[in-house]
Amino acid sequence: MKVAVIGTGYVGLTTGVALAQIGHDVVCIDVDERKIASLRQGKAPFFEPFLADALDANRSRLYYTTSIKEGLVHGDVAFLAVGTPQNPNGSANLTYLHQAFASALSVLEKKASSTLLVNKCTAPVGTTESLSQEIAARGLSDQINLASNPEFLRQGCALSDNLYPNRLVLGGNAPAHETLLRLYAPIINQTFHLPAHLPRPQGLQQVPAFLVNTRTAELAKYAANAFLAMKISFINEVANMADLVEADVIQVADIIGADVRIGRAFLNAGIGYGGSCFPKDTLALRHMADTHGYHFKLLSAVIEVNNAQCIRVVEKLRDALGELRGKTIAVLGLTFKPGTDDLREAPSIPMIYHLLLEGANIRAHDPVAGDQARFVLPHKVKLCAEVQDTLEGADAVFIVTEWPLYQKLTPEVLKEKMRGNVVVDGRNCLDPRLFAGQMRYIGVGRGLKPEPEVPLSAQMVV
Ligand SMILES: NC(=O)C1=CN([C@@H]2O[C@H](COP(=O)(O)OP(=O)(O)OC[C@H]3O[C@@H](n4cnc5c(N)ncnc54)[C@H](O)[C@@H]3O)[C@@H](O)[C@H]2O)C=CC1
Ligand SMILES: O=C(O)[C@H]1O[C@H](OP(=O)(O)OP(=O)(O)OC[C@H]2O[C@@H](n3ccc(=O)[nH]c3=O)[C@H](O)[C@@H]2O)[C@H](O)[C@@H](O)[C@@H]1O
Repeated sequence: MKVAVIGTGYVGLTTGVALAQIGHDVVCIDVDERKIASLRQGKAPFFEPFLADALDANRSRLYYTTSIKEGLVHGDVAFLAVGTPQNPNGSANLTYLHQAFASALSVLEKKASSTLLVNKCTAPVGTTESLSQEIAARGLSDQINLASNPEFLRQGCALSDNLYPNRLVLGGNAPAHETLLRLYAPIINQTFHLPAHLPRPQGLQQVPAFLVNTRTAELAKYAANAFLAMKISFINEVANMADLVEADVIQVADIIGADVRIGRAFLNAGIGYGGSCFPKDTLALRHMADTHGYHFKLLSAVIEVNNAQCIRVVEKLRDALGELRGKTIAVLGLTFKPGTDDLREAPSIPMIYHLLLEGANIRAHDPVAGDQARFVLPHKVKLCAEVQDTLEGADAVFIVTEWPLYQKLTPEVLKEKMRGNVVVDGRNCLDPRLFAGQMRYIGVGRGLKPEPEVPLSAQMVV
């Protein structure tokens, strides 16, 4: 089929590439001329594993343009995949979506054949319906049908999540369902040519597709993110308890996660969730509930716990150092999680500002986002190109993002450059036993005294 995707961000571009991979012809449209220029040169405009290879492998089925007119002429199906950031009151900001929709309409109303317009953006319940009403009011219902097809991919494994999703959610009327089922058939039945580097997860034969109305599709997206955020805040509260009662949160997570009704995923305690979605989507869902007169208590607690978690870990650092004024802190990891260059809502940023306010000197490192970090961090933060350089003269090291290279750090490596001996592991990614008797290791919920014979994760005896 011929497909157009409006927006070449993390979602739009990886969706476009995945659709090309399964055999469709895809035009990617963006108002950002630099992104389109970069794509035309075969370069990915942001870091996402395997994206560069996939762009190259599918170049005969991928086209790029800044002209929505040129792009939409091409499509039987056109996706809207633009940002829906946060308004100051927590609600979703639909400005980009409305702009993209208005531009799309002005082109599609003149097009001879009909188009299925599909909203992939995370948007409040009722958004697709209200856009449909606009189409109807302009007498365009025969030409343009509108669907909601929320996206569940994770940054850092976006292509894999696109090709091997846990489920597809197809929101709309019967003709929309029929078109989307045809479009996604190779993914649903897993019949496409497997890309090199991205093996299919074992056992995956069919992907379930839920055919629902647009309101259910929209709510399901927010509910999924809120539930995952709830798991993180829950385990962070358990971690805070573990600190007080001298238990180990990783072992607790292993034990409760072994129950299939709970599951081990998203039970990694740390400094809290960040990124372009969980923070904004939890706030948007709470705002949506408020506007319907419903107080979503559990969600409010999830948000509150997350906001406090980072500060809690900083307090541990302060307790260990006495006071922060004049102390040098080596911050390792700036992105909101490993595997991405995205700094949006990364916990590292408020954390660094907090440390600066308390008078600390900051040296920071990130293996991918170092250059971009210059635009979001104050100049007095020393951005270092190498980990070793970051550690120079530091009183404490603070791991904020669990990039694999930090997980290899040993007391020997740290002590070679550091002045002090405090290690704050904000992601529980180091083995505390390695530091016993050598450095002061502070994890999140790792109250258990580190003893060599204590296994790192709870062990099953069968
Ligand atoms: N980033 C993620 O991991 C996920 C994001 N989502 C949702 O998907 C949507 C898109 O998110 P991202 O891809 O992260 O956004 P992004 O900010 O990375 O990309 C959006 C792109 O749309 C372009 N754009 C804006 N207005 C446009 C217009 N009128 N015409 C053409 N292009 C336009 C921008 O230049 C930008 O390149 C959001 O609603 C987000 O909540 C859903 C699942 C995962
Ligand atoms: O709507 C979205 O944008 C996406 O949001 C998340 O994906 P993403 O933001 O890419 O990243 P996650 O891997 O979910 O991590 C989010 C944050 O939670 C933190 N996290 C995750 C897991 C965990 O156990 N503990 C924890 O603190 C991560 O460090 C990170 O800061 C969801 O996982 C996707 O399904 C969803 O599509």
